Amino acid sequence: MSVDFAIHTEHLTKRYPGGVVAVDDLTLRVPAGEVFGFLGRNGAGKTTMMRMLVGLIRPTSGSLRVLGGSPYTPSTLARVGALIEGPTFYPHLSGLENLLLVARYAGVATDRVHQVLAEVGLAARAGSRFRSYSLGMKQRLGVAAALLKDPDLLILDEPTNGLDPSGVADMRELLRAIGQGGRTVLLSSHVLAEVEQICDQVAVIDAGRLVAQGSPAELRAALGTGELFIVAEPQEQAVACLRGHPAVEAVTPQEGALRVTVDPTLAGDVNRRLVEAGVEVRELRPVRHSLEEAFLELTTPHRADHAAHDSTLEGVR
Ligand SMILES: Nc1ncnc2c1ncn2[C@@H]1O[C@H](COP(=O)(O)OP(=O)(O)OP(=O)(O)O)[C@@H](O)[C@H]1O
Repeated sequence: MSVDFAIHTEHLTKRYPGGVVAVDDLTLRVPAGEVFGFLGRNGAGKTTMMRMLVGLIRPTSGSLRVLGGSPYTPSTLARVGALIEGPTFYPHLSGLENLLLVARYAGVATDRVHQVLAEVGLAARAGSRFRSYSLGMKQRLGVAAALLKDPDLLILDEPTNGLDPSGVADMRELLRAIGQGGRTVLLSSHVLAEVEQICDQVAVIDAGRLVAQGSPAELRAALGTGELFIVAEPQEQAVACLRGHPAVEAVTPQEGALRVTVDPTLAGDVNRRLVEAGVEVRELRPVRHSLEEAFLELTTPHRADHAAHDSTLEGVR
């Protein structure tokens, strides 16, 4: 079955028996074939969302479609691979033996076990005991298990969590390779730099709610600070010209440059006026938040302070 969205939820809500609303009215569309990042702080609701997507728990309300079907039917689940809350393997068995057990349970042929071990870069260490593996190797074995069924959708909860920088780099390469072709990969993380490098699109969630969705570049662009960074000579003349611009709210000299509070879409107009005033403009660009700063602002506990940023993001939802 061909579907435009590998995952499509409408007003999905999960309230745990204790009263915690872990996922709150979440409408999310994950395009088929993309590597999609699910970003949020600890407790944001990522794991709860993923557990619903693989049919482990049921929502309190709302609807969800996974690969065009229900995640509670075996035919859908057969096409979904998942690694949620860490892999569980027998420590005294080798990676190969562990995977053979999983494959037998899942009705997957032995050939495929060797294929996925090669795919995740563990072929050479397949005979070593699981307990001798580094954390990165353990995680990659978990990914291998999730790949056994050659799933159309792969769901990975924090696949880089706890890894050292080289483990993170290896996992990033692996995730990129896995995401090639038609397969959809949904991965969660609270580390922005990784999501930014791997994912086509990112959804930011906070307290169970979707606060932004878009490509990493769109999220960054939408979070422009409303400032321009300008290097111009002579500076006093530039300051006088800028202060005379009706849309400029403030001009702050800073280490040989100027930070100018103005709608960044007016950059062209600001540049023209400076040049017309006889000022030499050496550099003029919008000041951007890094995605890290953007993420922290979006998910700060003091939501009310950030209503302005929420509305800025309307365009990329
Ligand atoms: N079984 C449960 N019963 C009650 N509350 C739960 C249960 N599981 C999770 N929660 C609560 O739901 C909220 C969301 O948790 P969840 O694990 O989905 O978030 P997360 O974004 O995956 O965070 P983490 O990265 O820490 O796993 C938290 O407040 C958590 O305490």
